[in-house]
Amino acid sequence: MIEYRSIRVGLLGAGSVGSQVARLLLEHGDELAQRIGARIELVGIAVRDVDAERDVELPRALLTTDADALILGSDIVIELMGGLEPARTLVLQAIASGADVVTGNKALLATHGPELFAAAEQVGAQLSYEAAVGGAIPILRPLRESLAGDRVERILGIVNGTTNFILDRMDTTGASLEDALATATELGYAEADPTADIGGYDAAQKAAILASIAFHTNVPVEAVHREGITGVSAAQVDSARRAGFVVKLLAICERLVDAETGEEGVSARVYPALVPREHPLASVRGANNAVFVEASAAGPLMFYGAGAGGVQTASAVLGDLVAIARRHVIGGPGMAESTHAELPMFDIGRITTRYAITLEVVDEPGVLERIARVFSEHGVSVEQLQQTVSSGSERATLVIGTHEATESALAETVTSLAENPVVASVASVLRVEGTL
Ligand SMILES: NC(=O)C1=CN([C@@H]2O[C@H](COP(=O)(O)OP(=O)(O)OC[C@H]3O[C@@H](n4cnc5c(N)ncnc54)[C@H](O)[C@@H]3O)[C@@H](O)[C@H]2O)C=CC1
Ligand SMILES: N[C@@H](CC=O)C(=O)O
Ligand code: NA
Repeated sequence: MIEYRSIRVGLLGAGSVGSQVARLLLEHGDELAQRIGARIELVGIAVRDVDAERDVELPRALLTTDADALILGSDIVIELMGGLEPARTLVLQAIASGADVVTGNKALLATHGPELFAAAEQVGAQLSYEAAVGGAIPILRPLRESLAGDRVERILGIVNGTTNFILDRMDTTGASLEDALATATELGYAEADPTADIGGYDAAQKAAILASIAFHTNVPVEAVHREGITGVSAAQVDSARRAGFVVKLLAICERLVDAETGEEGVSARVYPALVPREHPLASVRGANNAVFVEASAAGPLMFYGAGAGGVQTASAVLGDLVAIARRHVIGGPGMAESTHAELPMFDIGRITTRYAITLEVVDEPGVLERIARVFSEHGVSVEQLQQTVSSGSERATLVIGTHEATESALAETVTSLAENPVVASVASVLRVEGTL
């Protein structure tokens, strides 16, 4: 029997993910020791209440409410409490005390990333966060390491499990957003405050992290255009299905070149969009995530798997932990973040995409021509137009699909349509992504 040295690990938080990390560490300690060449010793788990009931039974002797003392006695700290504070202070405390850190906290990284990375770099500590994007899916390490010699052009993906679960339920069972969210929360997919999921904040934080790594640029979360799914109605999901589309919350990160100035920049955005049923993203069901990466030499790559869930996400946390522990065995500093490119952020108005617009209009001669004129006045070209008139109604429904247009031209078109006397209402405006 080999006598391994011990690496002391302190865990902050024992919720959906933290409790599974603790369980796996305790159950698979011997095997991990052989893989690492050192024993992971879980020295404590910081919780709010040591007597609270938990789904996973954890040794009472490991539970503590003294996170500060736990950090001081740890070589590696795993932060799985979530939220900005006290997570930020505790992570900085861990780095200052000489520990490496693993976290799954995308809110923390997208908000305070530069401060935390600078603190880690200063002392040669490692700050790893594979769990923060795509849950169990290995996506950050492939971007940072496997594609380090390539040039990433575009990332298109579903990066929030909760909203994908909700939209899938709305599409397949006709469930309401509220009911589907309640189930997602029960299953441990949603954030402590699920507004982060349905409002698109969580996906925007992940987009900021993905774009920062992919484009070697610090992308602040405030620079990510964000729209959530709270405005997505059952009627939109239903008419998308009938037209051969599915509504998905997408995160898109792109390297762009301004056609006029030649300036290179980055766009990062999150919004619900129509995706054709035959596109691979349309078949991403439940809380799964999928991320397409287009790199100039590698071409298109796809990463798919469980985007949320306690035990699944624990896998990514343990992967980071093992990698750091191995470095403890061989020695050397942590790997710093690469932000050398510092590309400027492009505003959403400069982006081009396609749109599907649903209008309620008065049913009288000449209406189609007047509507078509509004589009052409703003330089937006109509690809298809479908009209439905219910018998006995004085209104008609128009569904208009556009060719590629800039966001700013489309926004002006929608404003003009809403002001046009023949338009009773602009019922829906959705972008169309993933058309082949
Ligand atoms: N649940 C999931 O599927 C995924 C979660 N994440 C991230 O992992 C982190 C943890 O997520 P979950 O486990 O789902 O959250 P959770 O809400 O289930 O667990 C957080 C735990 O930390 C505890 N906690 C909060 N503040 C504390 C404090 N000051 N002292 C001690 N304990 C404290 C809470 O009582 C709770 O038990 C979050 O940053 C989340 O965004 C990342 C990927 C997937
Ligand atoms: N709430 C998040 C959890 C994983 O990051 C999600 O639903 O994706
Ligand atoms: Na991941």
